[in-house]
Amino acid sequence: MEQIKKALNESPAMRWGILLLVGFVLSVNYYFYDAFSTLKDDMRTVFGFTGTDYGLFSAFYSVPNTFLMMAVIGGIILDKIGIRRTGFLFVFFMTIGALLTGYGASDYFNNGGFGYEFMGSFLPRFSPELKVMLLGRFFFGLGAETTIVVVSKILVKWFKGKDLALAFGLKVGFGRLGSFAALRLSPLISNEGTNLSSAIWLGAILVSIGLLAFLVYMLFDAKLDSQIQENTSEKSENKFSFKDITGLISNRAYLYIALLCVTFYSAVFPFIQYAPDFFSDKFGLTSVESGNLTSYLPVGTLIFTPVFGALIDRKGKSASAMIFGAITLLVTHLLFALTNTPPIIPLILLGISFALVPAAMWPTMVKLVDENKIGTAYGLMYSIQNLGLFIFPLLAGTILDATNPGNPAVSDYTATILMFAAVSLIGLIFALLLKYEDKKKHFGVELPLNKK
Ligand SMILES: NCCCC[C@H](N)C(=O)NCC(=O)O
Repeated sequence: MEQIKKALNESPAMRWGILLLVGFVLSVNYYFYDAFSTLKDDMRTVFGFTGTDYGLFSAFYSVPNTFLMMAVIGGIILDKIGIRRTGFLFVFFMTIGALLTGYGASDYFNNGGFGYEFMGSFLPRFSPELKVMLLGRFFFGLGAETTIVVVSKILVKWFKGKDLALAFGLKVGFGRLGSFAALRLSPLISNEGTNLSSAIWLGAILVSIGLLAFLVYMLFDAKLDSQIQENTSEKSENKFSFKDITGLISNRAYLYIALLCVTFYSAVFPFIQYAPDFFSDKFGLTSVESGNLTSYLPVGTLIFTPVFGALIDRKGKSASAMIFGAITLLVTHLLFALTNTPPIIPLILLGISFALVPAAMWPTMVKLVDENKIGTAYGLMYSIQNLGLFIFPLLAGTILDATNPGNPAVSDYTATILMFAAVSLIGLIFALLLKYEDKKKHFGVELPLNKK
């Protein structure tokens, strides 16, 4: 009798080991994304960046994913040519982008190094360092978003039916760990701007190590593929068709979850990009103190996203969790904008929301689309989300400059935070619509994810 070999993903130790490996790739991704928020003031003093320049730098992450639809193209490529080749390509882009950003911020470049003269020869409104850093942020964003899509597909491949929401929660936790480390380390290393470029280079080096970690993952992925093919003897044909995209968009539940995703994250990630500066301006904290305060947010979600994920695996109620999380986000921004409540209280509320919504939202996708289209589904969702991650940091910077003329050291953030509250309210409406649609069409969004 032919014996069926146990595939690698049948071993719990192997699955959690893989999560650790790809989780590291995510940590460095988030580290570099968040490494700049505590450096906003240092970039103002060292490079003369205005609020709008900073907003533009932050927003450039999303340009390739929104205007070139790179996250959706990355997702399609992923479903077509597979995890290894797509993952390598996009982690590589992410690394190039991080290194380029570091180069733009380096003393060598700013003292007239290679390319300085050329970068100063056009668009004089933008300084040469800002232009190189924007280019770096562009490539970083191009690689980083599809890398997250690739990691999501890796988790579906290894964990489907076996604690998938917990795995997604831990995946988010790894991202938050990177954000936490960035918020703590960046201002310490920068030391009020005296070592600004070292703070940025540390991030670039970490991203490069992430590329090495992905190369190691590729070995395990190849092994699992060979085992799956041995055991099933069937090869999956996976041709892309535009119907995949139209099919997704015409699914109202998918559309609502994508719109909740864009509004929810637009009221969170761009806010975090400004949070340390907001805390120091409103509550008179130093950059290290405000970075430390902001870092409680990722550390809280690091613990609670997997806990909520495990609950959703067993008990379900994903749509209700998203509604509750959206309400909490709205209350958070109203408290920040309109009251002088000690910032730790709204920050705890934000942490609950930021743990609950991602824990429920990402694994819910397996209820709405087939596994062989999951890369396209996540990629499209990320491209839609990136439109928000492009618009809202820019809008925040513009509102901030408009309500605080003269680029002052201390700014009034009330109007900027109220804008985030308005976006949260729209997110809440989409969460309610999702629950309504699920009730009508019986996708099972409220049911547990674990197989009995
Ligand atoms: N790298 C920071 C931005 C990540 C955006 C990403 N598309 C996303 O939504 N991640 C999910 C999360 O909850 O972090």
